[in-house]
Amino acid sequence: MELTHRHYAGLLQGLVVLLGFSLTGFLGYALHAEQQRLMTQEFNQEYLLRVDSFKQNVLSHLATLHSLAILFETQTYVTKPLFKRVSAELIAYHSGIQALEWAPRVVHESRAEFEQEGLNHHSHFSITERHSSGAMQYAAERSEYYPIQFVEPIYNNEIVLGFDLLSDMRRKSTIQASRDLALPLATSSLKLVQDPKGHSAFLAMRPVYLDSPVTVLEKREHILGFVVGVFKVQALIAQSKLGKNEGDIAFTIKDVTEQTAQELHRDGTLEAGTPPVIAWIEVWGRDWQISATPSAQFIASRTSAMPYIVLVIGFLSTTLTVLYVRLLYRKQLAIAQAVRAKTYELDKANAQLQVLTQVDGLTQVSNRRLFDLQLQKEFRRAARISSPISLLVVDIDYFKEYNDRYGHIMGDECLRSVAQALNTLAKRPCDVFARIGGEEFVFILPDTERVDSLCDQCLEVVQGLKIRHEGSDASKFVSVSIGGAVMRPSSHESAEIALNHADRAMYTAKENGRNCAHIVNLVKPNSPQVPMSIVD
Ligand SMILES: Nc1nc2c(ncn2[C@@H]2O[C@H](COP(=O)(O)OP(=O)(O)OP(=O)(O)O)[C@@H](O)[C@H]2O)c(=O)[nH]1
Repeated sequence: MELTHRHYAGLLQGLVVLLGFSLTGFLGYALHAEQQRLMTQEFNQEYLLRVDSFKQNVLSHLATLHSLAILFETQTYVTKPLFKRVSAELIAYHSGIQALEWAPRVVHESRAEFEQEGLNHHSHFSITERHSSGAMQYAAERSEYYPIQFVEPIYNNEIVLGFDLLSDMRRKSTIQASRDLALPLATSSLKLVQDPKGHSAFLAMRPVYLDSPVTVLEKREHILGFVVGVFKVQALIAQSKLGKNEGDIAFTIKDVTEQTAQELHRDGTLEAGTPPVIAWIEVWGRDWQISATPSAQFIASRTSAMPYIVLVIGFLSTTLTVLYVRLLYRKQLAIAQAVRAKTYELDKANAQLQVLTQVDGLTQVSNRRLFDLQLQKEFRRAARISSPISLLVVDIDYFKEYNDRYGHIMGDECLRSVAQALNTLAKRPCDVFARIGGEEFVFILPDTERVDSLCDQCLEVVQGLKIRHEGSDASKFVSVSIGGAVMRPSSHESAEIALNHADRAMYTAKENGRNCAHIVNLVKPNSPQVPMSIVD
């Protein structure tokens, strides 16, 4: 029982731990996941918004080249002031433009004339190229040139005047592709002639043709020149929302058009463990890839301690609940033990009380109460199984005289001795010997039909005590008279009948001179009653 209880308590604690920890873990994880999801969602939205702003900014800057190209397509002769005016106006609205340029096609035969014309506007004008040392020099002879004729603003850009775009490999390949395809194209990242710091920059070229050539040959024949835009990636970023970065997003912009990606810009360091969000934009024939991750600052500002608080509270409350269950269990155990101890004491007291209620205080043999109970019980049992039962009533002879002569205390002593002596004769567990009156005792003998021997033993043990009794006419020692009734009761007969018969038989024994027994055998009602007597 106790084991089951302990198992039950252990099981309950295990369940509380399992449920508490699982629930806490699940809740903490769910909160964390939800927080992550919201953060990623917010980051993606914010990031894509900034990328879109950047893209719009780049495209609107590039679109200025179309506006400028229209000038060359519609005017037969564009003067330097006209170019300056239109360009300045475009730049005023697009401050991310580093420079707008016009690079006409100049065949070698016209080089001298072109340079002469240029000298009208700028001293030392010539078609130039860059030496491997970085210094500008007079351009080597080739069949055609695309030198920068006009540039706006001129400030800080004088050096590019006369610079032949065909002299540089990257510019050359873009120019030729743009010319042959009649497509505006951007170059890969390159170092600007006018920017010794070498910030990432690119040129965008818009071809301008005479008429509308169709074939590549026609395009090569009819090309007038290129409207060129010079852009610094950094400036384009700064003008868009991508440039309003306050350190919350780390991003890189790479030109991935060719096999080897070229980094154009880097802002912060991408978080190593976080997969970056990637967006692509197409910039006049070039593919730019923008990768971003939320910065540690962004993550920190959107991460609350709530999941951890929930975890701590959950684990704590689970532990407290388990401790409480343990406490309850121990209390219950202590109560159960106390109850058991009390029950044991109570049972013991009850047993003692039971003995007290069934034992005669003076003689310590069974009392009248027990006799009555046992008589009813054994009588019913005998009737049920048709078994014989015998009753012997034993009465001390002349006990009044004994009391009178020897006093009450001696009388009590005599009663005790006689009772103890007779009690030894009730040998079987089912036999009952009880004191039912002052000096009157009784034997209940279940399953007994022959009592002669027991009667003899009774007379003998009492006589054997040799308690002197001068006042007795029956014997010089204390003696007893015995009345017995033997019967096989039927269910309608009451136990009192047997007791009456035994009582009457006892009086017969008294009449017969005392110190003898008289038995009434009721088993054979017609058989004569056989009196018995023993006289000392
Ligand atoms: N000492 C003592 N005497 C008791 C006790 N109970 C009853 N008696 C006495 O027992 C005596 C019984 O006397 P009786 O009924 O006249 O019977 P008897 O004197 O034995 O005469 P017979 O039975 O005819 O031989 C009375 O004097 C009671 O006072 C007891 O507990 N202690």
